[in-house]
Amino acid sequence: MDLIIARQLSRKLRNGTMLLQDINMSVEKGEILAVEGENGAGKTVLLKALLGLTPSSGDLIVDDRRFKLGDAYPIKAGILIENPSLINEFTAIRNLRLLATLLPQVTDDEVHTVLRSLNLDPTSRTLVKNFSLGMKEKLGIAQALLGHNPLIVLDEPTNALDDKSKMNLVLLVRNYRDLGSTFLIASHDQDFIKQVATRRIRMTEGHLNEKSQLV
Ligand SMILES: Nc1ncnc2c1ncn2[C@@H]1O[C@H](COP(=O)(O)OP(=O)(O)OP(=O)(O)O)[C@@H](O)[C@H]1O
Repeated sequence: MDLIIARQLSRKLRNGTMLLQDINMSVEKGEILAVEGENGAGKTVLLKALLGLTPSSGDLIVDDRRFKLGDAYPIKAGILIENPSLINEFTAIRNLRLLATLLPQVTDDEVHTVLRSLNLDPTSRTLVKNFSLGMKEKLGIAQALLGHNPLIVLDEPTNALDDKSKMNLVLLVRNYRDLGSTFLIASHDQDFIKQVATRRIRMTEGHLNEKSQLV
């Protein structure tokens, strides 16, 4: 079963530059799909286009519904793309509780559990502005995981993580997948991808490499 199908998905700038060109791919329910590629290959643009967060042409079908820019996205998604949206003057738990107000199914127990699962202390009074890069990244990942959404999208989630934290993230992603979430992860961290992904596709200069074209 496909959760997302993209056909001839393209993203063209006004000056004619093609950031994405004729992408044909699918994201299957229950998989952990990794998008690999060098810096600037178009991974982030692809994730945004698949989420309807950037204008694109072509067809996008999400959970059997045709999606057009401006529509409400057909499924709930937990998203970490580029820098996490964190409030620097809040603690970790206050940031997550704020997000939880938008997710009625999320209990305060889940907020605590997600923080602990990323080795962040729910009782800490440290403000986010005093967090290390790795701690900020973990909190951004916690935001994306909160609520066990059907789709979880992580863009370069290991940039600031040490090896132990990366291993922990592999286990967490697998665990959330087992509980029903589908993952789309962009990364150039080969070790992480090898350990976490159930399938890998590769981008070069806005194209998916031949063998990655699936539809
Ligand atoms: N809105 C935009 N306007 C102009 N150029 C853009 C825009 N968004 C992305 N680009 C360009 O598109 C290309 C792909 O960018 P993208 O961020 O998708 O790369 P990436 O594969 O995610 O790279 P990285 O591994 O460095 O995160 C880059 O050359 C980038 O400068």
